[in-house]
Amino acid sequence: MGSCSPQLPLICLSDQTLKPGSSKWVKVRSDVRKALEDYGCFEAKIDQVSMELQGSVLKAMQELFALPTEAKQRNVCPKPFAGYFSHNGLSESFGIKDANILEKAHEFTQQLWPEGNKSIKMIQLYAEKLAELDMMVRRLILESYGIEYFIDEHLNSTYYRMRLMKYIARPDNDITAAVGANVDNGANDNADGDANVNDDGASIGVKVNVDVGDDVNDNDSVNIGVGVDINVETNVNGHLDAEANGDATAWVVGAVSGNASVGAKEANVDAELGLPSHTDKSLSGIIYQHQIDGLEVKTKEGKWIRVKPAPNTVIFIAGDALCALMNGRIPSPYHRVRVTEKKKTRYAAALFSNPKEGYIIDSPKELVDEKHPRAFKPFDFVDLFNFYHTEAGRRAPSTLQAFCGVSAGK
Ligand SMILES: O=C(O)CCC(=O)C(=O)O
Ligand SMILES: [Fe+2]
Repeated sequence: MGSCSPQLPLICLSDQTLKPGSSKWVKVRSDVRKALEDYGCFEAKIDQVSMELQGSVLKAMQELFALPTEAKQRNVCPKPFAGYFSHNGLSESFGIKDANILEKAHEFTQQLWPEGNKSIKMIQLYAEKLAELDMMVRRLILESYGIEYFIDEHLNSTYYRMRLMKYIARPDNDITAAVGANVDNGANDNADGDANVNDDGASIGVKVNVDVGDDVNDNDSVNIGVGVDINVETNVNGHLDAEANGDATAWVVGAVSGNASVGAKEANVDAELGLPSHTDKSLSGIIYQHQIDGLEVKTKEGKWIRVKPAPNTVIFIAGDALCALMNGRIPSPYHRVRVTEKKKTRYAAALFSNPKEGYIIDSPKELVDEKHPRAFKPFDFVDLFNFYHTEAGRRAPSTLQAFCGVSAGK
C-alpha cells in the first residue's frame, strides 16, 4: 500500500462471481488478454484454494525436503532434471508429472514413501485446484481472441507437471557488498536468458560474500568495496540446463563463480540468484510463493518487478509454447528468483501445463494477419525441448526464435 514500486496487473479470478458468460467474465477476459500481451503474466487473486489446504501443502513440502538425500533422489523421471534436482546448494526441487491426477500422483508417493503417506493427497488436491484455474485462464485467453472452436482441442492436448521448490536460507554471518561486473559481449552473455543486453555488453550483478571469521578481522565493518579484485569467470553463463520435460526452468549449472581477495582472505563471489533469469518452456505456469518473496519478472522495458507474496494470490505466467501457439501475441517473460531475506527458507510451488508429446503446436489462422504475420513454424514440443539441450539451443538468445522462428530462416 502506498508503495510506488512497479507491480504486475492484479486480476480477481475468484470462483464466487466469475461465471462463464457473465459480465464479470467478459471484463476479466479482456483484462487477462491485456495483462498477458503487456507482461506475459499477471497476479491472480483466488479463493479456490483454502488457507487450510495451503497450510497442508506447506507442511507436506517441509516433510518432503526434510527426507534424507537418498530418499529424495528416488524422485526420478526418465528425462533429466524432471525429478529431484539440487541446484548448487542454493535450491532443490521435486517434479511430479500429472500431479493433479490422484493415481498418477501416487507414483510419486511410491518413489519417496514406499510405505505410503497422506501428504500426496494434499499436493494432488492443490494441483487439481490450480489446474482448474489454469484451464479457466487458457479458456479466457482463447475466447478473447475469438477462437472458441479451438478450446477443447487445445485443453485436451496438454498435461500438467508440478514443481515443488525450496530455496535454502542464506546464513546471517556474512558481510555482503553488491558489485557490478561486466562480462564480454557474446553469445554466452544471454545464457541468463537476457536477450536484450546483447548490444551493450551484459552487465551482471554479483555479490561478494565475505565470511568474517576471527582469523580475518574482528571488525565487522570490513570495507570490501576497496581493493577487491573481482574476477568473474565468463562461465557465469556456462550453460543452462532445462527441466527435462521442458515445462519450465532453465537452471544455470555452474553458477557465477570467481574469487575476490580481501587482504589475505579469500572471499567467494556468488550470485544472489536462487534461480537465474529464464523463460519457461511450458504453455503456462501458476506459481505460488509462500510468504517469502523472491520472484522477479522482467518487463518489456527491461525493468524487474518483484512480486510480493500474498496468501490468496498466485502468478499466472506464459511460457514459450504459449507464445508460439499465440503467434507471438503473448510473450513469455523472463523471470528469476532472488532470495534476499537471510535465514529464511523460501518455499514455492508451481504447476505447469505442457503440450503432449506428438501434438503439433501451430498458431490458429485467426491469429495470423497482415499486422501479425506467422512468426513460428509448427513444431512438436518435445523437439523444442531437445533443441534446448543442444549447444546451439543453450547459446541462443531466444531458444524459441532459434528453433522455430520464421525469421530464423531454417
Ligand atoms: O520459485 C519461483 O517463484 C519461480 C520458479 C520458476 O520460475 C520455475 O520453476 O520455472
Ligand atoms: Fe520459471
